[in-house]
Amino acid sequence: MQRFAPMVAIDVPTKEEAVALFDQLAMTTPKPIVKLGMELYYTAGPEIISLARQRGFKVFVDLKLYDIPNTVGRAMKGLGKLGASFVTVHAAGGKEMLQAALDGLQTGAQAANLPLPNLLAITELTSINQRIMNEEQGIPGELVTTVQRYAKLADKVGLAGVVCSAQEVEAIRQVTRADFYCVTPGIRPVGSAKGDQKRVVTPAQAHQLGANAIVCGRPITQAESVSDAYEVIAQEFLEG
Ligand SMILES: O=C(O)c1cc(=O)[nH]c(=O)n1[C@@H]1O[C@H](COP(=O)(O)O)[C@@H](O)[C@H]1O
Repeated sequence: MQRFAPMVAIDVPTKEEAVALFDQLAMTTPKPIVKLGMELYYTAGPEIISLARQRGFKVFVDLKLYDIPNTVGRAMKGLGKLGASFVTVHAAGGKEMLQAALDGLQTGAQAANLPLPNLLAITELTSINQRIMNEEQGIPGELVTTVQRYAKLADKVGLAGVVCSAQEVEAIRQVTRADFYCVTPGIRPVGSAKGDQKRVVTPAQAHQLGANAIVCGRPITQAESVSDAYEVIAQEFLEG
């Protein structure tokens, strides 16, 4: 099974703060994948992706697209030209939207002569628990069943994988192809604050549960030593 280096969520509001984190992570092993999300992208713009790539990082562009198929497809065409390694879309948008996302991404990547980024579908966010899904989203049944259904849909359309909690990886493996990626945020080393995350696991648990990759932000970016915190988490995940 393929395991990627941890994906570090660079959730900061400015280019300068992002570049400072790139510098602190530049010499760590294995080299992390940097995840650039909406907080940073909406202020720093696509230039931040070039800055990360110039420093040798693989980039996860996490904008979680969710709109009508035409809009998502056209937006994905633009994202396909940026040289990202991973891109996200919400599975809740349905089959037609996921297909438009994949087609748009492919068209953009081809036009820029770049490889197709791995398109990942968001299932249920790791900030959602059983109660919130049932009572606030109004989705009946078990949370794991919803995650499984979204994963099956993403697999059917041909996406590279899903974003889920490591708690659901085993269930997802039962309904998807063997090389389907499960990328898992909600990572909290023993003793670190959960914050808004609900479905959390430790890096070692994510390894044991079979996650292909972990996404981790605050436990790394708010640590006294960003590089040390990253390396401890990377070792725990990759070695189990
Ligand atoms: O798509 C994501 O990366 C994502 C999906 C999800 O279900 N939960 C989740 O936390 N994330 C992202 O993962 C990161 C988690 O950050 P921390 O909670 O600081 O470790 C954030 O950048 C979130 O946007």
